[in-house]
Amino acid sequence: MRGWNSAAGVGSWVVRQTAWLNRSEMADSDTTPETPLRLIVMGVAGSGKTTIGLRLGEALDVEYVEADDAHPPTNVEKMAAGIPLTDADRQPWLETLASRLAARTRVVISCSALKRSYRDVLRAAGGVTFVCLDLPPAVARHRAGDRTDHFMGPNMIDSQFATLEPPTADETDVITVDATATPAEIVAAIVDRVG
Ligand SMILES: Nc1ncnc2c1ncn2[C@@H]1O[C@H](COP(=O)(O)OP(=O)(O)O)[C@@H](O)[C@H]1O
Ligand SMILES: O=C(O)[C@H](O)[C@@H](O)[C@H](O)[C@H](O)COP(=O)(O)O
Repeated sequence: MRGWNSAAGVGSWVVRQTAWLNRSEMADSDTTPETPLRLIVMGVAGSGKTTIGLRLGEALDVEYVEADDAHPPTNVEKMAAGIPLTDADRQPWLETLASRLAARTRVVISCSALKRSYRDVLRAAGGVTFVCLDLPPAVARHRAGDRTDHFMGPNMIDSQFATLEPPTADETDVITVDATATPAEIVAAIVDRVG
Protein backbone atom coordinates (compact mmCIF):
# COMPACT_ATOMS: atom_id res chain seq x y z
CA MET A 1 0.00 0.00 0.00
CA ARG A 2 2.78 2.41 0.92
CA GLY A 3 4.56 1.63 -2.33
CA TRP A 4 1.48 2.64 -4.31
CA ASN A 5 1.19 5.83 -2.30
CA SER A 6 4.86 6.59 -2.87
CA ALA A 7 4.54 6.07 -6.62
CA ALA A 8 1.62 8.49 -6.70
CA GLY A 9 3.63 10.97 -4.68
CA VAL A 10 6.55 10.81 -7.10
CA GLY A 11 4.16 11.38 -10.03
CA SER A 12 2.73 14.56 -8.54
CA TRP A 13 6.28 15.69 -7.70
CA VAL A 14 7.24 15.46 -11.40
CA VAL A 15 4.28 17.63 -12.42
CA ARG A 16 5.04 20.16 -9.71
CA GLN A 17 8.75 20.28 -10.56
CA THR A 18 7.91 21.25 -14.15
CA ALA A 19 5.80 24.10 -12.82
CA TRP A 20 8.68 25.04 -10.54
CA LEU A 21 11.12 25.30 -13.43
CA ASN A 22 8.71 27.47 -15.44
CA ARG A 23 8.06 29.74 -12.47
CA SER A 24 11.78 30.08 -11.83
CA GLU A 25 12.45 31.42 -15.30
CA MET A 26 9.65 33.95 -14.95
CA ALA A 27 10.80 35.08 -11.53
CA ASP A 28 14.41 35.43 -12.64
CA SER A 29 13.42 37.94 -15.31
CA ASP A 30 11.36 40.10 -12.92
CA THR A 31 13.41 43.15 -11.97
CA THR A 32 10.66 45.16 -10.22
CA PRO A 33 12.15 46.59 -6.99
CA GLU A 34 10.24 45.49 -3.89
CA THR A 35 10.69 45.44 -0.13
CA PRO A 36 12.59 42.21 0.69
CA LEU A 37 10.57 39.49 2.44
CA ARG A 38 12.05 35.99 2.25
CA LEU A 39 10.24 33.62 4.59
CA ILE A 40 11.30 29.99 4.98
CA VAL A 41 8.72 27.73 6.63
CA MET A 42 10.79 24.91 8.14
CA GLY A 43 10.22 21.70 10.09
CA VAL A 44 10.08 17.95 9.81
CA ALA A 45 7.91 16.13 7.28
CA GLY A 46 4.29 16.38 8.39
CA SER A 47 4.81 19.55 10.43
CA GLY A 48 2.59 21.52 8.04
CA LYS A 49 5.14 23.37 5.87
CA THR A 50 3.09 23.08 2.68
CA THR A 51 -0.22 23.83 4.40
CA ILE A 52 1.10 26.87 6.23
CA GLY A 53 3.35 28.06 3.39
CA LEU A 54 0.46 28.16 0.93
CA ARG A 55 -1.81 30.02 3.33
CA LEU A 56 0.93 32.39 4.40
CA GLY A 57 1.70 33.25 0.79
CA GLU A 58 -1.96 34.07 0.24
CA ALA A 59 -2.23 36.08 3.45
CA LEU A 60 0.83 38.16 2.57
CA ASP A 61 0.14 38.22 -1.19
CA VAL A 62 3.58 36.75 -1.78
CA GLU A 63 4.68 33.97 -4.14
CA TYR A 64 4.81 30.50 -2.53
CA VAL A 65 7.54 28.06 -3.54
CA GLU A 66 7.55 24.36 -2.52
CA ALA A 67 11.14 23.26 -1.91
CA ASP A 68 10.29 19.59 -2.41
CA ASP A 69 9.84 20.42 -6.10
CA ALA A 70 13.54 21.30 -6.36
CA HIS A 71 14.80 17.91 -5.17
CA PRO A 72 16.68 15.99 -7.87
CA PRO A 73 14.82 12.81 -8.89
CA THR A 74 17.37 10.65 -7.09
CA ASN A 75 16.48 12.32 -3.79
CA VAL A 76 12.75 11.77 -4.31
CA GLU A 77 13.36 8.13 -5.21
CA LYS A 78 15.39 7.63 -2.02
CA MET A 79 12.73 9.18 0.19
CA ALA A 80 9.95 7.24 -1.52
CA ALA A 81 11.94 4.08 -0.83
CA GLY A 82 12.16 5.00 2.86
CA ILE A 83 15.85 5.94 2.77
CA PRO A 84 16.75 9.17 4.61
CA LEU A 85 18.80 11.73 2.66
CA THR A 86 22.41 12.40 3.57
CA ASP A 87 24.12 15.78 3.90
CA ALA A 88 25.63 15.19 0.45
CA ASP A 89 22.18 14.49 -1.00
CA ARG A 90 20.80 17.71 0.44
CA GLN A 91 23.69 20.05 -0.41
CA PRO A 92 22.92 20.70 -4.13
CA TRP A 93 19.20 20.98 -3.30
CA LEU A 94 19.92 23.60 -0.63
CA GLU A 95 22.22 25.53 -2.97
CA THR A 96 19.48 25.57 -5.62
CA LEU A 97 17.03 26.88 -3.05
CA ALA A 98 19.45 29.57 -1.88
CA SER A 99 19.88 30.84 -5.42
CA ARG A 100 16.12 30.77 -5.97
CA LEU A 101 15.61 32.71 -2.76
CA ALA A 102 18.20 35.28 -3.79
CA ALA A 103 16.45 35.72 -7.15
CA ARG A 104 13.23 36.77 -5.42
CA THR A 105 12.71 39.68 -3.05
CA ARG A 106 9.28 38.59 -1.77
CA VAL A 107 8.70 34.88 -1.36
CA VAL A 108 7.46 32.21 1.03
CA ILE A 109 9.28 28.91 0.65
CA SER A 110 8.70 25.63 2.49
CA CYS A 111 11.89 23.74 3.25
CA SER A 112 12.64 21.25 6.01
CA ALA A 113 15.99 23.02 6.80
CA LEU A 114 16.54 20.47 9.54
CA LYS A 115 20.14 21.26 10.48
CA ARG A 116 21.86 24.50 11.40
CA SER A 117 24.32 24.00 8.55
CA TYR A 118 21.40 23.65 6.09
CA ARG A 119 19.87 26.87 7.39
CA ASP A 120 23.23 28.57 6.96
CA VAL A 121 23.26 27.63 3.25
CA LEU A 122 19.85 29.29 2.88
CA ARG A 123 20.96 32.32 4.91
CA ALA A 124 23.50 33.06 2.18
CA ALA A 125 20.54 34.41 0.15
CA GLY A 126 20.38 37.31 2.61
CA GLY A 127 17.46 38.83 4.48
CA VAL A 128 15.76 35.55 5.29
CA THR A 129 13.42 34.80 8.20
CA PHE A 130 12.71 31.21 9.25
CA VAL A 131 9.38 30.10 10.65
CA CYS A 132 9.97 26.89 12.59
CA LEU A 133 6.92 24.63 12.91
CA ASP A 134 7.32 22.90 16.27
CA LEU A 135 5.36 19.73 17.05
CA PRO A 136 5.80 16.36 18.81
CA PRO A 137 6.87 13.30 16.78
CA ALA A 138 3.55 11.53 17.38
CA VAL A 139 1.61 14.36 15.76
CA ALA A 140 3.96 14.49 12.75
CA ARG A 141 3.70 10.72 12.36
CA HIS A 142 -0.08 10.86 12.49
CA ARG A 143 -0.24 13.64 9.91
CA ALA A 144 2.22 11.95 7.57
CA GLY A 145 0.20 8.76 7.85
CA ASP A 146 -2.96 10.57 6.76
CA ARG A 147 -1.45 11.60 3.41
CA THR A 148 -2.01 9.33 0.41
CA ASP A 149 -0.42 11.42 -2.35
CA HIS A 150 3.07 12.08 -0.99
CA PHE A 151 6.42 10.34 -1.44
CA MET A 152 7.31 10.85 2.24
CA GLY A 153 5.68 8.22 4.45
CA PRO A 154 5.28 8.05 8.26
CA ASN A 155 8.19 5.60 8.36
CA MET A 156 10.50 8.58 7.74
CA ILE A 157 9.43 10.64 10.75
CA ASP A 158 11.90 9.11 13.22
CA SER A 159 14.83 9.91 10.93
CA GLN A 160 13.52 13.45 10.40
CA PHE A 161 13.55 14.07 14.18
CA ALA A 162 16.93 12.37 14.51
CA THR A 163 18.34 14.79 11.93
CA LEU A 164 16.55 17.86 13.27
CA GLU A 165 18.69 20.42 15.06
CA PRO A 166 16.08 22.75 16.57
CA PRO A 167 17.05 26.41 16.09
CA THR A 168 19.05 27.79 19.00
CA ALA A 169 18.70 31.18 20.71
CA ASP A 170 21.55 32.69 18.71
CA GLU A 171 19.63 32.06 15.49
CA THR A 172 17.83 35.36 15.86
CA ASP A 173 16.20 35.15 12.42
CA VAL A 174 13.94 32.29 13.55
CA ILE A 175 10.33 32.55 14.70
CA THR A 176 9.16 29.32 16.35
CA VAL A 177 5.43 28.59 16.37
CA ASP A 178 3.29 25.84 17.91
CA ALA A 179 2.41 23.72 14.88
CA THR A 180 -0.35 21.88 16.75
CA ALA A 181 -2.54 24.99 16.58
CA THR A 182 -4.98 25.37 13.70
CA PRO A 183 -3.58 26.58 10.36
CA ALA A 184 -5.56 29.83 10.73
CA GLU A 185 -4.05 30.45 14.17
CA ILE A 186 -0.53 29.66 12.97
CA VAL A 187 -0.76 31.95 9.94
CA ALA A 188 -2.23 34.76 12.05
CA ALA A 189 0.63 34.42 14.54
CA ILE A 190 3.22 34.60 11.75
CA VAL A 191 1.58 37.55 9.98
CA ASP A 192 1.48 39.31 13.34
CA ARG A 193 5.28 39.00 13.52
CA VAL A 194 6.28 39.73 9.92
CA GLY A 195 3.30 41.33 8.16
N1 LIG B 1 -1.99 22.94 11.79
C1 LIG B 1 -2.49 21.79 11.33
N2 LIG B 1 -3.47 21.16 12.00
C2 LIG B 1 -3.96 19.98 11.55
N3 LIG B 1 -3.55 19.34 10.45
C3 LIG B 1 -2.54 19.92 9.74
C4 LIG B 1 -1.97 21.17 10.13
N4 LIG B 1 -1.00 21.48 9.25
C5 LIG B 1 -0.98 20.49 8.33
N5 LIG B 1 -1.90 19.57 8.62
C6 LIG B 1 -2.15 18.33 7.87
O1 LIG B 1 -1.02 17.48 8.10
C7 LIG B 1 -0.63 16.84 6.90
C8 LIG B 1 0.82 17.23 6.58
O2 LIG B 1 0.83 18.60 6.28
P1 LIG B 1 1.84 19.18 5.19
O3 LIG B 1 1.49 20.61 5.02
O4 LIG B 1 1.86 18.31 3.98
O5 LIG B 1 3.24 19.06 5.97
P2 LIG B 1 4.73 19.11 5.41
O6 LIG B 1 4.69 19.92 4.16
O7 LIG B 1 5.52 19.75 6.51
O8 LIG B 1 5.14 17.70 5.21
C9 LIG B 1 -1.62 17.26 5.83
O9 LIG B 1 -2.62 16.26 5.72
C10 LIG B 1 -2.22 18.54 6.37
O10 LIG B 1 -3.54 18.74 5.95
O1 LIG C 1 15.70 17.21 4.20
C1 LIG C 1 14.97 16.26 3.98
O2 LIG C 1 15.00 15.17 4.56
C2 LIG C 1 13.92 16.42 2.96
O3 LIG C 1 13.78 17.71 2.48
C3 LIG C 1 12.64 16.07 3.56
O4 LIG C 1 12.40 16.90 4.65
C4 LIG C 1 11.56 16.14 2.53
O5 LIG C 1 11.84 16.92 1.42
C5 LIG C 1 10.34 16.64 3.04
O6 LIG C 1 10.30 16.76 4.42
C6 LIG C 1 9.27 15.73 2.54
O7 LIG C 1 8.27 16.49 2.19
P1 LIG C 1 7.29 17.09 3.28
O8 LIG C 1 8.09 17.86 4.25
O9 LIG C 1 6.39 17.94 2.46
O10 LIG C 1 6.65 15.92 3.92
